[in-house]
Order: sequence, then structure tokens, then C-alpha cells
Amino acid sequence: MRIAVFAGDGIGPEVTEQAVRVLEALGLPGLELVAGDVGGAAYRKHGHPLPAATLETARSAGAILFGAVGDFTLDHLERALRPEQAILGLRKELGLFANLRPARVFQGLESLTTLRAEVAEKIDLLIVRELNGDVYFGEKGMRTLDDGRRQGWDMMSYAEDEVRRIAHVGFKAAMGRGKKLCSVDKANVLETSQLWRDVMIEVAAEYPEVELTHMYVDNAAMQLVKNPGAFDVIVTGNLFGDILSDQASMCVGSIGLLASASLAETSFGLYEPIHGSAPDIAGKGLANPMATILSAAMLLRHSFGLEDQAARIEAAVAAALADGIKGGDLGGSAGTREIGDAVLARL
Ligand SMILES: NC(=O)c1ccc[n+]([C@@H]2O[C@H](COP(=O)([O-])OP(=O)(O)OC[C@H]3O[C@@H](n4cnc5c(N)ncnc54)[C@H](O)[C@@H]3O)[C@@H](O)[C@H]2O)c1
Ligand SMILES: CC(C)[C@H](C(=O)O)[C@@H](O)C(=O)O
Ligand SMILES: [Mg+2]
Repeated sequence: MRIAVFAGDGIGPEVTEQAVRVLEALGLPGLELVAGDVGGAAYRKHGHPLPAATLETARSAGAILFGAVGDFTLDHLERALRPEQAILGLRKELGLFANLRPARVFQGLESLTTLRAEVAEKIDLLIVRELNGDVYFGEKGMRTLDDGRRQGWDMMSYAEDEVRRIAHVGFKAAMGRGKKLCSVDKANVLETSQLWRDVMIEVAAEYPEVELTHMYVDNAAMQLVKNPGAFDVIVTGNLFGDILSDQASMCVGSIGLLASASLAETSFGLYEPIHGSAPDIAGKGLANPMATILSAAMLLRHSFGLEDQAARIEAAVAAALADGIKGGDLGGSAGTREIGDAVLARL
């Protein structure tokens, strides 16, 4: 099994290192890890955030373990050369359209989230985020209007096949869980969302056992902190899913806990924490690597069918948290490596 490891920028290398230690400790037969440059680190070395060689490495592997990209000192570059283009480019080039972002409260953290414990303890939800379309990948630009004002513009759109394929992912995920699917949109304002809602309703006919509901994104943001336990699976577009998943992370304690899988139509996938390069804590050994370690678990499950090994990692993370091993993000004092050690000791 060949896994591409793209560590990236900021805390990316720090958290990825711990996830790699965990993968190596499992004694997986034929495990081959192959590194590649992405993001600002790749730009500095090769002049591009997603060099052709990295893309080739990605294509040669069965899955990608990704850290994070982002470097504010490169934000002056033209958009195509900015670090974030590495992750956007990989998602698009490799057809990674289905982003799974699970959020549940770990035992022992109920009173450490920003919600009241009795609200937080009920959270066990999955955000299914469309990852290849929406305003992220529409035409965009900056122009000067006739009256001299500058205008930035971004085109938001979804074609029905793009909505249909993520709808199926959402419904299938709901079938494997609590059979409740909440589609989040802004159909009261956006045509893109009206089509989204229409297609969700059409696809629902194929999944009679799943209860489909619709919610506007502003209400969903409110319900996520009011009564997050009511959600089972949320299916939504690229932009709304980005925002709601960061919000969901704080509902369960920390952005340092949320893993993700970005899946193609095949078993190929990219696995990464939902957080970014965290420049404010980079290089200090303070980052919580659990989100990346949990992403490695998702990698084993979704791309290699190794359910037992995935569960083993998840149990080790849960045990470390239950034993009080917490980073600064959860009000504790454990550093990145110490957290990695704690997970390894409980594998
Ligand atoms: N997929 C990705 O690679 C990805 C995701 C999000 C943001 N970014 C990029 O990362 C850079 C920083 O973005 P941002 O500051 O908005 O978001 P961020 O997620 O990097 O950080 C937000 C806050 O959360 C904290 N945080 C994040 N991960 C943590 C962890 N593992 N442990 C402890 N604390 C953690 C940070 O210290 C910061 O205070 C930007 O360049 C952005 O574009 C990349
Ligand atoms: C870095 C950025 C392009 C990315 C996104 O917006 O998808 C990030 O925020 C994420 O959640 O993975
Ligand atoms: Mg995000």
C-alpha cells in the first residue's frame, strides 16, 4: 500500500509527522510512504504550490495523507500561485468531490467545548461537503467599473449532475447511520441553491428509508449551537460546508480534533485535518495532531478497507483523551509529540 504524504506549511509537517508515526507503528504489510512538496513550501522550492512531480506522486499512490497549506507571507502572489491552490488543485485534478467531516464528542471532553455539556454530549454528526464545485471553482476576477470603482467577482453555480452525485453520497451515508439527512442551502435567495434543493428532493425518491429535511444555512449555523444533537448527516455545498465544519469543530471541543476524507468515485482519497497551517502556533510543537491522526484512520478505512486498523487508531485517540491527554487547544499542556506518544502508547 502506497500512501503519498504531503505535509505542507506551518503546523502541517508537525501534525503529519505524528500521524506517520502511528501508521508506521501498525505494522501494515507493504506500507510505502512517499513524500511530496505542496503549498508555500513547494512554491519556495519549485516556484509552484502544486508541482507536476507532486501530482504524479499523488496519482501513483492509493491515498494521500495531507497536512495543511497556507502562508500569509505569500498572500501577495497571484491567486494561481498561492499555497491554497495546492489543496484546491488536488481536489479538482483528482476528482475528490465528496468531503466527509465527522464530528462527535469524545468521552471526557463534554465540558470542554464552547457549548454546555448537556448540549455538546449529544453531538454525533457527519458533514458531507461537495468539494469540486460551487463558488470555489467558478470564474472569478477583479475589474474596474466604468465609474472607476474596483469590483471583485466570483461566479457561483452547480450543475445538476454535480448535486446528484453528492446527494447520493449523503443519502448512502445516512443509510449507514441514523437515516436522517439534512440538506443545507440558501434556496430563499440563490438559484444555485434552488437547483440544489430540487435535485436533493429528486434523489430522495431512491432512498425512501431516509428522512430528508432542508434547512437554510443561516438557520443551520444557529441550530448547530442550539441543538447539534438533532443532526445526523448534513449534506451541503462547498462554501457552506467549509464554514459549518469549522463551527462544528468548536461544538465538539477543538478544530484540532476534526478529521476529513475527500473521496473520488473510486477508492482513492485525500485525508486531512479540517484545520489550516495555524501560523500563530507553527514551529512551537503546540499543535494538536489528533485531527491528522484521525484522518489517517479514515484513510485506512475508506481507501484500503482496513476497518480494524482504523478503529484501532480511533480507540487509541479516544483513550488518550479519556486519560486527560490534552493540548493547549483543549486547555491542557501536552505538546504535539507528547500527544503522538500518548496515542502510540494506547494503540
Ligand atoms: N486544508 C488546508 O490546508 C487549510 C485549511 C484551512 C486553512 N488553511 C490555510 O491556513 C492558513 C491559516 O488559516 P486560519 O488561521 O484561518 O485557520 P487555521 O485552521 O490554520 O487556524 C485557526 C485557529 O485554530 C488554531 N488551530 C488550528 N489547528 C490547530 C491544531 N491542530 N491544534 C491547535 N490549534 C489549532 C490556530 O492556532 C488558529 O488560532 C491560511 O493560509 C489558510 O488559507 C489551509
Ligand atoms: C484552504 C482552503 C482552500 C480550504 C477550503 O476552503 O476548502 C480549507 O478551509 C478547508 O476547509 O479545507
Ligand atoms: Mg476550511
